[in-house]
Amino acid sequence: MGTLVLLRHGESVWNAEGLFTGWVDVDLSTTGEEEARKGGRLLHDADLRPDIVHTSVLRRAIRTADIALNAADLHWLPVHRSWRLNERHYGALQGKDKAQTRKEYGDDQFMVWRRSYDTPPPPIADDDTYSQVGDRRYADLPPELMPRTECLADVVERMLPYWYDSIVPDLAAGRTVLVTAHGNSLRALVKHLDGIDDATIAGLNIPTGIPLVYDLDDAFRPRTPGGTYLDPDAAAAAIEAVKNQGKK
Ligand SMILES: O=C(O)[C@@H](CO)OP(=O)(O)O
Repeated sequence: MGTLVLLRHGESVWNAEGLFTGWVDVDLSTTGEEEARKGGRLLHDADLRPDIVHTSVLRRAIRTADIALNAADLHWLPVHRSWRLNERHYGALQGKDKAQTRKEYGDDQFMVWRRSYDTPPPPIADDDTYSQVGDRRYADLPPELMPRTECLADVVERMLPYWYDSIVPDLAAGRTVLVTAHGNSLRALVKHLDGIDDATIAGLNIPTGIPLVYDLDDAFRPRTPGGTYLDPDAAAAAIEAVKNQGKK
């Protein structure tokens, strides 16, 4: 029931530099801003008109929604923000260079930290420059919910309540819903929607800035498994680039 559009934020400054980002609040690069504009134009050209937007509390997703909506002439839409749509908290890897980490710890450990379903990276220390402890935007979060690291299973667990309580009601009301979020929070959502198993999800990557459209049935399951990218060729190339991060 309803149409769901997923949009990963455009390239961030740290994506461009090859750094693990997680909950660090970095901005879009100029390439990322252009990707967001292109994402908005794709929505417009496909005649897809979201009625409502859900995004994270991180600047790269918030700005992507803003730029894309502006390009689609939908800058006036209501937007809801939640930490539950944030990127996966990358623990002590936040701020670290992906290629260097891969060299230092080897391919296997690198891939376990990046893509295994249930092994989180080591936790970040509260006094680390890239810790979010003390960040005002999380002041209302019960302390036991504040992550110091997360694996994808943790993201599924903290994202799903938002899916059921905030996004599904919009879909049930017949709205077209745009979710502008992050590589791993969207992987968590796609895992749920498509019923992807814990091993297979390791091979799924989401490209930046290309809308992925899901038509949902009455049980809020995709009519077309995997959904449809509005620019499938660009998506395929960008998915390969995400996969190869850290290999420079
Ligand atoms: O660094 C991150 O936060 C994420 C997304 O950019 O990276 P990865 O694709 O390696 O999980």
